[in-house]
Amino acid sequence: MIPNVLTIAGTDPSGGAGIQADLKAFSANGTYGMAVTTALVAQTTTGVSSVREIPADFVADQLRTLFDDVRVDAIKIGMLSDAEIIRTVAGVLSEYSAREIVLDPVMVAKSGDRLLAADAVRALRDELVPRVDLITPNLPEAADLLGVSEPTDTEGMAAQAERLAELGVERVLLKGGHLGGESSVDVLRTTSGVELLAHERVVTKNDHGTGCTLSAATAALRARGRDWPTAVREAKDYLTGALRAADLLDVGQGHGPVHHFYRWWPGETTPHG
Ligand SMILES: Nc1ncnc2c1ncn2[C@@H]1O[C@H](COP(=O)(O)OP(=O)(O)O)[C@@H](O)[C@H]1O
Ligand SMILES: Cc1ncc(COP(=O)(O)O)c(N)n1
Repeated sequence: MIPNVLTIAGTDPSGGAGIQADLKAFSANGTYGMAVTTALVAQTTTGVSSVREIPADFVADQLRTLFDDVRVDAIKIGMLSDAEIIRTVAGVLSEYSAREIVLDPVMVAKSGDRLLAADAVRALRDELVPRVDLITPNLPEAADLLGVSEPTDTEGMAAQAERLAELGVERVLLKGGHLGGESSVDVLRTTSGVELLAHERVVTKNDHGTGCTLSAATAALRARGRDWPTAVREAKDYLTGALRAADLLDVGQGHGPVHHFYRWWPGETTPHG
């Protein structure tokens, strides 16, 4: 049976980030995608022009309606916009004992526009982080969650990943895309230790939605039965492929999206048999 995977996130009409990217990553990784919207974002490859939040009680209504009908095998959480939506999502997830959750603590878009109210970081840290299985902050988000400055090398990243785990979450993928350099190095902290995931840095201007893609692909692969570290490693491979294929696209004038294409994993039959 094909697993059902849910994203709880904001939108991107240009299809490169947020819910639209997550649904593509879910399909491309062999799962059935579903989405609960937290905010409508007027954005494209060049940036965000405005945001309309969905009222928190309606976010709750979307979630309860879905959970009452559909089995959800894994969840990816992205943009939550404000503290009230964070508390509401955390509350409904507890109500339904939801499990297998990846939290991408989205705070600021690549364009520099805020996607999470500055006063909501504490709610995210205290009420949602301890409720999930994996968090995937980038360097500025990790620094914000810890109230410290950004690390400048992989040793500093490993130390911050440990400190993030102390917030009450077993697994941390600290993404190093912002560090620059020839390879793109992420740090994965699990209960079995710290591992560096180094990949070639793909030279392309089409890097909109890389974080969304990585967390969504991880949730999909977890729903397909991978253990957490394998789900993360394979999702990172998937993202690198999607970045390599990004120059096939001609979408917008700014940071274009990555290209999602169906991924067949060696040694597996396709989900279609
Ligand atoms: N040009 C690139 N080539 C390869 N991997 C990249 C590139 N840019 C970003 N990544 C990877 O994409 C993921 C998300 O990147 P990052 O920029 O750190 O986070 P975010 O998109 O949340 O700001 C990370 O795994 C990072 O290593
Ligand atoms: C709705 C929404 N969610 C997340 C992002 C972050 O995108 P990126 O991965 O490019 O930083 C975004 N731009 N819009």
